[in-house]
Amino acid sequence: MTNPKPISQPSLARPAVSTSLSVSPTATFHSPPASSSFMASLAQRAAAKQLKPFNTEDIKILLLENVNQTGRDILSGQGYQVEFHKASLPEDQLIEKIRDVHVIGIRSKTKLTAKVLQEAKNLLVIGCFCIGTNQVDLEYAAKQGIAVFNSPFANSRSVAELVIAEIIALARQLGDRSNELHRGTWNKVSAKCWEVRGKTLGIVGYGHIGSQLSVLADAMGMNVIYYDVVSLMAIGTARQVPTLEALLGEADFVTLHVPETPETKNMLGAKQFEQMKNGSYLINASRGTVVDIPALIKAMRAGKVAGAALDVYPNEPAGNGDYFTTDLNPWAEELRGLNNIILTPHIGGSTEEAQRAIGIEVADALVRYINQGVTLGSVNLPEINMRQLTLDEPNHARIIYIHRNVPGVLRRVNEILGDHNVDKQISDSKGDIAYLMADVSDVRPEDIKEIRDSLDGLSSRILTRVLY
Ligand SMILES: NC(=O)C1=CN([C@@H]2O[C@H](COP(=O)(O)OP(=O)(O)OC[C@H]3O[C@@H](n4cnc5c(N)ncnc54)[C@H](O)[C@@H]3O)[C@@H](O)[C@H]2O)C=CC1
Ligand SMILES: O=C(O)C(=O)COP(=O)(O)O
Repeated sequence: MTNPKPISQPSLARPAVSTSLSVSPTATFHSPPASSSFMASLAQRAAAKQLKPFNTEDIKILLLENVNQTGRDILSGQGYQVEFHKASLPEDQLIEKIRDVHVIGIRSKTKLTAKVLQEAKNLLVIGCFCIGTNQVDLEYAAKQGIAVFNSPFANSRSVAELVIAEIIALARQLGDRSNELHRGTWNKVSAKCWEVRGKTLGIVGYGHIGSQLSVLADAMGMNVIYYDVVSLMAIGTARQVPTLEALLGEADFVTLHVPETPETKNMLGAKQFEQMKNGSYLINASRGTVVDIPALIKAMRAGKVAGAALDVYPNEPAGNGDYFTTDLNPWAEELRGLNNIILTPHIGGSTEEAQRAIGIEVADALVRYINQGVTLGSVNLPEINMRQLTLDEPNHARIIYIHRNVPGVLRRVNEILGDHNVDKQISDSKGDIAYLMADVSDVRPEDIKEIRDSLDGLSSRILTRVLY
């Protein structure tokens, strides 16, 4: 068997601006066995599935916010060092921790702002184990060559089911009746309690969640209307309306399923509550910033809004057991004092099914990115996919070059790669950032070093990685 040749590459750390994630000191080229019996070939193929581009145990991962066991198992199974926390961390502790890691996994609570990310000198990739990515400064991350992945729909059915439960619970004032009886009071009433059959549900944002909700509400005999910034195919008997105002004037139940953006901030404020039907209901399981809560409190006190269900808040506590105080949200006490309001602690996507699926989906994306540089599904980098190299292909290297999208880069890169046998090369850009992946064969360790040093020397470089 050919002796594996060590490649001298000092560390995984990113220098001040960006880094070469490359092969660690003890990493080796993978060479095939000299004798190749059928059994050896099978073993080789099996091993090929686990081809590791570098010492995976050098990769440090920080997982916050109780990322599901499925995801933790996949990451630990790769040999990465995984540090797990149940809650999110205060900003100062987050900055301290993020300095050291190559990967961070979060959910909706942890804010990865430019201030935090500029301290993350070694960070290669962020996994959002949820749908929303509003908590991450995606543009800043891309400019630092940090890829971001999420799970675009795995918890959407769970949110839709929660909203269905809330529609009926609000229409029947279930929360209030249950609370009364918990306190010992029998209060059997039918006044202002309704069936949902024949009522109109107004869905704001007809994406993954909104459209599934549409199907479920349709099946319960509700009329479904929706408003979205883009024109979307109606499902079942649903109907798109042209403006938010038109939706608010017609819906008995209004439910919000838009992302957090500057346009959706306080999308439901005093003016919009005025436009709603008297005695209608509001449900918000999108983001806390979408509803102006003091305006909602006013509308509920005035009887304009007969009930509300809130799952999300502008400022959410860091972890379970933390108190939902007026320090966090000044109107917290007033909200708690209202009738027919369901308050849940951001549990829309919190089911066993959703969390298990998200754990697998995002952890798999992280492994693909760390080990192979594949950006399929990334929300902030161009999506590049190339087949995984195997042990049948010794002395190959995969070059990843993340760079500013400026004229002349490809020519310069190809001047560097031109002396070698480039088997395949793909490049794509997204805004100011471009991502190039090239598989090069018949390369010796000294070639790798030369290629990496030359790419690192280009002024367009954000990050160079050499895998395998
Ligand atoms: N409560 C919870 O636990 C959960 C909350 N969410 C939140 O729900 C949001 C929606 O999720 P998905 O349906 O999966 O997203 P999606 O991206 O599939 O759909 C969002 C829809 O909103 C529309 N939209 C965007 N801006 C709009 C605007 N200004 N006015 C009207 N429509 C607009 C888009 O065109 C799109 O059709 C997520 O961004 C996330 O913030 C998601 C999962 C769980
Ligand atoms: O998926 C999302 O965007 C959610 O809001 C769910 O967030 P969570 O994973 O429960 O922090």
